[in-house]
Amino acid sequence: MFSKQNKTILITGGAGFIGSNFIPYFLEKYPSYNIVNLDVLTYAGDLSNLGEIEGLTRYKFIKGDICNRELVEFIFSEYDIRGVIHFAAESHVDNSIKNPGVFIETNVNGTFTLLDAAYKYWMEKPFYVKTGYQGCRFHHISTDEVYGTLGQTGLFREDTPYAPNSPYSASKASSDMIVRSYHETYGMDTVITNCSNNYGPKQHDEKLIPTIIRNALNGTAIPIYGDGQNIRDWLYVLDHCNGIDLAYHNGRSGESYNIGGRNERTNLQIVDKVCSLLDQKVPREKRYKDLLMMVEDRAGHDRRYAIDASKIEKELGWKADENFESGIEKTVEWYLEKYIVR
Ligand SMILES: Cc1cn([C@H]2C[C@H](O)[C@@H](COP(=O)(O)OP(=O)(O)O[C@H]3O[C@H](CO)[C@@H](O)[C@H](O)[C@H]3O)O2)c(=O)[nH]c1=O
Repeated sequence: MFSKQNKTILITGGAGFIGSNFIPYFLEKYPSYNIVNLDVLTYAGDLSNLGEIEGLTRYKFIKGDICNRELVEFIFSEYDIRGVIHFAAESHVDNSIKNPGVFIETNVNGTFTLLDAAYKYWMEKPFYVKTGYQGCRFHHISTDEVYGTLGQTGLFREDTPYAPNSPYSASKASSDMIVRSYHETYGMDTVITNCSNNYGPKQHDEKLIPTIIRNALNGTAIPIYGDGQNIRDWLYVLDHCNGIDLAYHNGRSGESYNIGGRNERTNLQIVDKVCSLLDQKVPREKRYKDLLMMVEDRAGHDRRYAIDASKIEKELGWKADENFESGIEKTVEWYLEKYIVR
């Protein structure tokens, strides 16, 4: 059992890409926190990404669904949860086009279940009656995709109107709004962060960068949707973790903060960069880039994402530390280890 001296925080979706980078970072930085990781282990969850913290007395993994109200309520009372950082979500846009229902279930209903259980649990505590939430915060991890798409210019700011285009982004926009409503209606202590495209170790194979590396090493076609000129704003995952940490601890209640790398690349530039690193590290007769294959575009494909992160920079002192050259090199190294050595 956890030490009662410590504050216990519930992290959902901790076996996913961002969560499994965040938990080890957070446990190391805050020795006075216990962490419960609630994750249902869908195809995208991988406990081997948390091998480094397995067995730690301040860490407990629970396999379960955020939509399961009974389980969620049990976890709140059993562990006396005093904060939530909510990562759990269906996250892949292509899947949401084929099968939107599970996105609504997990991202909308799941977030509601968790939020409502947190609200009821904290509201009934004696400390709440006396002094309010006392640091019992609900932090929702969200995405810049809620803002829709940009043309060649402009940046997403926190006051950019929501205009989600895919079932995935619509489900995240909905869950952001539900979180917002619990702050406005019940005064709950909430914060939302909306991030741009993360890259780094532990990302699921389905995403663009792992797909490029895996297919290149297998000698199979690297599929690029449409004309390959779609732009994403790439953010190193540990810079994102640091932004979450700052927003969780110091962000103003009820606010949302955008976190982005100011690192815009077209998808074709990403293919170029990753393939040239592979040419150096694992040379073969032909250039890896020759495997590039332009394929049918994604339905409703957003053209450009780019974030104005000045709010979190000015208010909370955040900045992206990793530069893309070193970040992408570390990422490629990690996947070489995964795809070749393992
Ligand atoms: C998998 C794949 C992707 N693409 C394109 C589609 C996008 O323009 C770009 C990046 O695709 P993805 O890696 O799927 O990521 P994207 O759709 O931008 O969404 C990511 O970034 C979002 C933040 O912006 C997160 O909220 C999402 O959960 C995350 O999946 O590459 C290809 O051209 N070929 C591919 O095989």
